[in-house]
Amino acid sequence: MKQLHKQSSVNHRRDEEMAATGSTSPYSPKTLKHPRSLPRSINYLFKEQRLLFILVGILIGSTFFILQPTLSRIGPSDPNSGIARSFQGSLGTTHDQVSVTSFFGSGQGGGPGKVGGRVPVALRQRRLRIVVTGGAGFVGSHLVDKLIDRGNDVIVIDNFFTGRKQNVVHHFGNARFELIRHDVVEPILLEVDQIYHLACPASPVHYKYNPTNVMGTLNMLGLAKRIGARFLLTSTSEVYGDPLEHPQKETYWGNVNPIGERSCYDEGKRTAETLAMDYHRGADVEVRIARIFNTYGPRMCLDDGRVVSNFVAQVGYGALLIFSYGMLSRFSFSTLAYFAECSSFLLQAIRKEPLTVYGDGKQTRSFQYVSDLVDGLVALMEGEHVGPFNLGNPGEFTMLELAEVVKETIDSSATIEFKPNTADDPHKRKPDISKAKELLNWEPKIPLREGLPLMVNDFRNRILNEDEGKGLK
Ligand SMILES: O=c1ccn([C@@H]2O[C@H](COP(=O)(O)OP(=O)(O)O[C@H]3OC[C@@H](O)[C@H](O)[C@H]3O)[C@@H](O)[C@H]2O)c(=O)[nH]1
Repeated sequence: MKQLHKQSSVNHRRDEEMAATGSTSPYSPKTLKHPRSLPRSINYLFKEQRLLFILVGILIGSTFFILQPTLSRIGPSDPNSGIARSFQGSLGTTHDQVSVTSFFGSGQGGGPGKVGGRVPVALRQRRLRIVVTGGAGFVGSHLVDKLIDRGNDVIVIDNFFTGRKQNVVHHFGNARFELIRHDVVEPILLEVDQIYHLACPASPVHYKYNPTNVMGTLNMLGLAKRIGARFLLTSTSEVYGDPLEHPQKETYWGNVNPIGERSCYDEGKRTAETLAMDYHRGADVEVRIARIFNTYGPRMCLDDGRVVSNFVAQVGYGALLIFSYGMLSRFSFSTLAYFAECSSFLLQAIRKEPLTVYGDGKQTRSFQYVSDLVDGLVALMEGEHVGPFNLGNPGEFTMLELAEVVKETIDSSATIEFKPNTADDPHKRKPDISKAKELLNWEPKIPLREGLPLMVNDFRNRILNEDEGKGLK
């Protein structure tokens, strides 16, 4: 007011001077009452109301950016415009257009991944803080890759019983990535928005020695309840046991031996599902349940013990290692000796061990590639359905048929050796995925014959380049 008051007294004094000298301005347009005061009032507006102008400017800018994709639909739009990053997955095979289509709709009228508009940082979806238990493992590390690439902050918790640092080392130094060596059977306090709970050995060879399911799940559900995070449980097709219904729907209750050799895992995962639903119904925890069927791909442990990794190791190394030793022959003898004594496993493979088929080999399984599973887990977490959902590839193979595919893919001269089967081994397993198709808009894309070679390449690289390949943990 003081400034305003001062301004009007200046005007008043000037008018008196003009009246005294008889001078009048040559031109005084009718509409302007105080012509000299106009610049001053604009000046006052810009000076005194700076904040108002800034806010108006931001509003206009944001409106333009939001409407621009719509406007660009009318005129010719550059198909490559917008913020679309092609994501060369860690598998080296999947291209996943990371874009803002879901946020602003496609600038191209249909076709995912094509966006017409730029999104100002302030208007992008808020960056989520996500914890992945078991995030250094086979599936967990591929999930971490996807979550990091989508712009989230990711914390990995892993006790490295089966997880490997090599699976996540490429994220070290990224400010949006953290790694905690911790066993989820002990509680942990974190502030996050989502919890992907994968921590649990999934191979029969391992999970018989490490029943993580119940305590780990309880601790992570307790954390989810405490901080209001959304919780996803990676359950398993083993909850169906040796199924009497085939293919298995999520409504099937299963046929499980509660005291058998596999029961620590089968009943452990069933208990984990029960706990998740109890926290959901009793404490309003947002839960999601995935029932994962047989999965294979890069970063499986070389000694995982499951059928796909066993077959690839038994056949693949033979071909791979002869090739590799051919390469190594350029090294000094001591290096070769080092390789040779590093792991009897490698030598064993060079002898091209036969494919070990358990039982009569007529039991069936379905095999999904790891990137398909990861897409399904993210779709489930980000969707509005609790589940459970079967996530698997409905293509069904006997073990003998799988052996033939492995031989075709790697080395047709490989032989087969039959061995006794493990107790309570399910005779058949195949997911009905109609629920995931309908409610998650998800289905697997990579067939077995396309995924296997990618796994073989990964095994070769790890044998030649990493400690694991030298029999070191
Ligand atoms: O070297 C082998 C290994 C396994 N097999 C057979 O192959 C079939 C599959 O066995 P795997 O160990 O690969 O996997 P399983 O079907 O037992 O389930 C396991 O892996 C998939 C996960 O979802 C499950 O949670 C886990 O239990 C079984 O019938 C097994 O007896 C072989 O014939 N040869």
